[in-house]
Amino acid sequence: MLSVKQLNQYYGAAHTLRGVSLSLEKGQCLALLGRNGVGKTTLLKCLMGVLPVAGGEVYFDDVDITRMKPHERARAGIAYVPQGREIFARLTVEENLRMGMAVKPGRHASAIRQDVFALFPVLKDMLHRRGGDLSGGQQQQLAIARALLADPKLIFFDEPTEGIQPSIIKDIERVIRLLRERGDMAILLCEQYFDFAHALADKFIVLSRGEVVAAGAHAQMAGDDVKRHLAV
Ligand SMILES: Nc1ncnc2c1ncn2[C@@H]1O[C@H](COP(=O)(O)OP(=O)(O)OP(=O)(O)O)[C@@H](O)[C@H]1O
Repeated sequence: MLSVKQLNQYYGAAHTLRGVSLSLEKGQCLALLGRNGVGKTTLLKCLMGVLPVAGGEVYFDDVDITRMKPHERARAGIAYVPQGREIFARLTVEENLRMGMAVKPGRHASAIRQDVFALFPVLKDMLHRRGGDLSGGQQQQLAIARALLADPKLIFFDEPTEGIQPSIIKDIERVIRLLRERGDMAILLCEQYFDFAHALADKFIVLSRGEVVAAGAHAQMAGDDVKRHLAV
């Protein structure tokens, strides 16, 4: 479903991504691991088309999307839950959710699907609150719900546990597991919290200074060569 070949990216003279390759199939969850500043967010932004790449190729469902614009990728079925959530603070929860639906033409006028409220009941209770008045955990849930309303085939999560209280981390883990078990979506989960990623991932890659330094299946994930790249 997603195939990334030899991706390179620079911020000015800084070579931020160095020949990154990965692949991800429908129904799989790939954990993207690595310390602060190794290039995880940069990689997700390149895959979403928010940042241009200097070299390499990105294929989504066998289509070369390397130069496609972000909104075209969203329409093709790629959704992004950014680090820091980036919800609209002055819009209500309902308006934020409708932003997710706007990806598909004509969809904004229809009702918000109930399955989203089944995943995150708290959002139904808070429909008319402003996004900025929600707690960090609730905002994270809102950001995930907004992404799901675009009916993605591939979803990127950028550190969804960052700054979130443990009880809500459990809720988010439950939702990501459910999405994985549904089998109709591919998930790229960028995380520094190893246990969370380990609980969900079918396979992993580890980035260090913009390079893939380890990769493997779930069974190899708890090995020392992975932890070595994550320990502070
Ligand atoms: N807009 C930018 N301009 C220049 N350098 C940047 C920019 N954004 C990030 N960088 C640098 O690129 C490198 C990779 O950053 P990136 O945010 O992708 O890392 P990360 O692995 O996602 O880290 P974090 O966990 O802190 O989000 C870092 O050295 C960072 O300082």
